[in-house]
Amino acid sequence: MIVVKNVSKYYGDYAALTDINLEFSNGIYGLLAPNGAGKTTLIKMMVTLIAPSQGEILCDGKNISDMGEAYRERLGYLPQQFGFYKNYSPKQYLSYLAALKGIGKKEAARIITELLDKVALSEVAGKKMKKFSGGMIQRVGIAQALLNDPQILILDEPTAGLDPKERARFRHLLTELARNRLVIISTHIVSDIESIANEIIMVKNRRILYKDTVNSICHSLDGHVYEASIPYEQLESFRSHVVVLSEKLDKGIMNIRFVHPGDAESSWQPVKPHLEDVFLYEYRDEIEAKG
Ligand SMILES: Nc1ncnc2c1ncn2[C@@H]1O[C@H](COP(=O)(O)OP(=O)(O)OP(=O)(O)O)[C@@H](O)[C@H]1O
Repeated sequence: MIVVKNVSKYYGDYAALTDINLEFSNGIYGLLAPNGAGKTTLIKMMVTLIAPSQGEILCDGKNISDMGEAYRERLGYLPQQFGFYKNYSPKQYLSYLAALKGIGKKEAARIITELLDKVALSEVAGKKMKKFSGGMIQRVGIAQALLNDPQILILDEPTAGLDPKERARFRHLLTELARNRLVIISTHIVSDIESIANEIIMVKNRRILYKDTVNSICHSLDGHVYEASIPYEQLESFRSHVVVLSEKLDKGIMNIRFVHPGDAESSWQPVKPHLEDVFLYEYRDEIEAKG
């Protein structure tokens, strides 16, 4: 449905993304990378807020920048920060947006009732949003992105600021929404998308590192992830010859999960790689730098 073809984006001399090639059809795609990797840049190009410096983005074979409104009619977008009026209720806010989109009053009322039910906000439909939790606000955001029943739904860091329970609810909602849509979710939190995404896209050094299923991406570290327990005193020297993924100190013993591409020692326990392992391994320099 959507093809990103040889796309690069420069801000002045700075290359944010270079030679990006991607194809999307229905399902959930998780765009996973640390902050600053270019997720928002890619998303902004895909929603026509900014134009690629090179290359093109096609929807059913047509360049989206030439399609204009015809493309945007098929698109629902939740930006990283979306503007809403906190003195409005969800119903007032959505009615206002529906009017801007040219949806008739009666039709809008029907759609809004349905949407508020879908995002589990029917009970607070008439309440001012100023007392809403982050999760409730994000669900209003999803509802506004769905007003035109879009075939393509693009959500930029939709789970930022949500607590674990709200994240779980969000995942259920997205799975439901993706049954007959293309859904793209950007995040730097592995657990947001690991269980729901049909494919994960990872961006590194301005390029696509992976676009594959979780299983296939995890295969890249097959046979290289281990767990071991070592005395605390050996930690420094251990760290110098493996890539540590996680450490837990328990009664003077360090339990370590790590990556080591070479020969293993007999005391190391090989374990099945998870997506979090790949994420921590691939972005170890960025993560260390942010410390
Ligand atoms: N308008 C701009 N002008 C100059 N540089 C920019 C601009 N927008 C983004 N950048 C730079 O491009 C790179 C990618 O930014 P982008 O916002 O796409 O990353 P991201 O992965 O979405 O991170 P975040 O989650 O923090 O938004 C960053 O180094 C950023 O500083």
